[in-house]
Amino acid sequence: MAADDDQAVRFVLEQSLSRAGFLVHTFNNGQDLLEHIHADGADLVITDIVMPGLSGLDLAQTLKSSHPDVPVIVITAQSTLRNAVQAFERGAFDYLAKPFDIKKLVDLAHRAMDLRKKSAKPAPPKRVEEAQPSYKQADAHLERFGGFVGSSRAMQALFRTIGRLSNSEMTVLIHGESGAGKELVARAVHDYSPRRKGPFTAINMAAIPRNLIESELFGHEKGAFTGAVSRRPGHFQKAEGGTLFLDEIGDMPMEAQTRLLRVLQEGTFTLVGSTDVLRANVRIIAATHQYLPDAIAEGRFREDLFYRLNVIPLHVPSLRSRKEDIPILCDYFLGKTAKELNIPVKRFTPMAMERMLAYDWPGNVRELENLISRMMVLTPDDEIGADRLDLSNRMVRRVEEEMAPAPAEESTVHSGAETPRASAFKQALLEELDDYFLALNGQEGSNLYSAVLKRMEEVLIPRVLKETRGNRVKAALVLGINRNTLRKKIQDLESNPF
Ligand SMILES: Nc1ncnc2c1ncn2[C@@H]1O[C@H](COP(=O)(O)OP(=O)(O)OP(=O)(O)O)[C@@H](O)[C@H]1O
Repeated sequence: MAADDDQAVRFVLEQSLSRAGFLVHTFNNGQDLLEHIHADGADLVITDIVMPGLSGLDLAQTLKSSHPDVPVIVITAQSTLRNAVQAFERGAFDYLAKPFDIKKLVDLAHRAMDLRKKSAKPAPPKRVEEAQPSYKQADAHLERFGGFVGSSRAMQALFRTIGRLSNSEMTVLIHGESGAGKELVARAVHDYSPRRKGPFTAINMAAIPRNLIESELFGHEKGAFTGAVSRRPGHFQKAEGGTLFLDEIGDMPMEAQTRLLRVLQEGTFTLVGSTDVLRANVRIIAATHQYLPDAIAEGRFREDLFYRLNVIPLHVPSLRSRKEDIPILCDYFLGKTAKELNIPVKRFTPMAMERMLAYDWPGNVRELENLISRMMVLTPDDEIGADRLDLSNRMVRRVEEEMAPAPAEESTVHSGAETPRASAFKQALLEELDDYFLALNGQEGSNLYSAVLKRMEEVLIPRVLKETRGNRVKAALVLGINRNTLRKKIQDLESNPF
């Protein structure tokens, strides 16, 4: 069953899901769907969020109580972190931002049905009146995160993953450049976790003298070292019952790494200078801008610790790889700064916006936020013009180079050595891999390598065949593979799509 107040969406859902073998009933509101499901039951529900009357989130919440065995897929054009988290908190099987890839939705529908078949005998349906929404408190709490903005595909993928994590306490490793929003992500993961009422404590390894890191983290006993005049608790004690955010984990000294590994393996630690074993009830979220496998190869980072931390890897994309987020971030920071300074909101001229879109933002969102604060204070007019942007010389040069007639997108060299398209591709692949590992839920998988290669071939081979107008001999030459190998691959793809 599917509910959406947009007739075009209902039509697409009906067509594509029927073609995939589903018997589809569509409704233009949630209430009608609910009445039908009580009368006739359903195997799967797909719902929009914003509809007249009952919202899709309320529908998901009600179904969670009355039909816990029916998977619900939430789709929405208003994809915010808040909506993503609420969908998962209210029991959604999955969440997709519109516009979505219809193939992805059909795959999800199949996956939901498979899981439903595999899952244990469902609990008997409760009467709908018993369904008690228990999310009032969460609602109030969620307001705090209105300030995490992003409409790019990459950020939508991140919101979805944070939403999926909202019921878990797994260790998370966040990777991303400085200023990209790693700490914001860590806070969001904590604030939407079962530990949300506990403390969130952050410590940056790069900001503390190396010889003090162990005692800062684990505390110290009186007399443990010169200057330790009394017993002092560390961040592990301060974060008890909550989350400890370890920023710049790649800079953690080896001895501290060994102690941290012990916490992750055994849940225990000792104060520096003491042998008393203490229990730690702390969730770890770590972050780094470094590529840790390099640090491992150089002997600066423990490989076993890396695997313990990297249970859920999250990547925060650089701002230059998601420039479509710049206008929405500008609006957000202009409004925020105006409120803080108690002055009227200003806006950027189209030319200024163009310049900002051409710039590489090596300092990422933090650099944009600082620029906007400066502009709001220093610009006397309502509009901030391109000439006012106090960009560094290096930055201006880059802007001018970028504003020269642009070469084809693929050959544009970005300072991060990665084109936005390559980065988006990587992000999409990483997202799929995250989904894969989340679905495994700690169990061992198999054949991942060949599955990923097949996924790539599924895109690559038809594209090359299109280019060669179906000529397989030419396609084999372009691909640089044997003609028979290509024939076999085409047969495999046709008989067994991914
Ligand atoms: N998507 C976003 N929406 C709104 N504000 C953001 C977003 N991303 C980052 N910011 C803001 O940008 C600033 C930098 O973000 P944050 O401190 O999380 O980055 P970071 O990756 O942890 O940086 P570092 O590695 O230098 O510690 C913060 O003020 C944060 O609130």
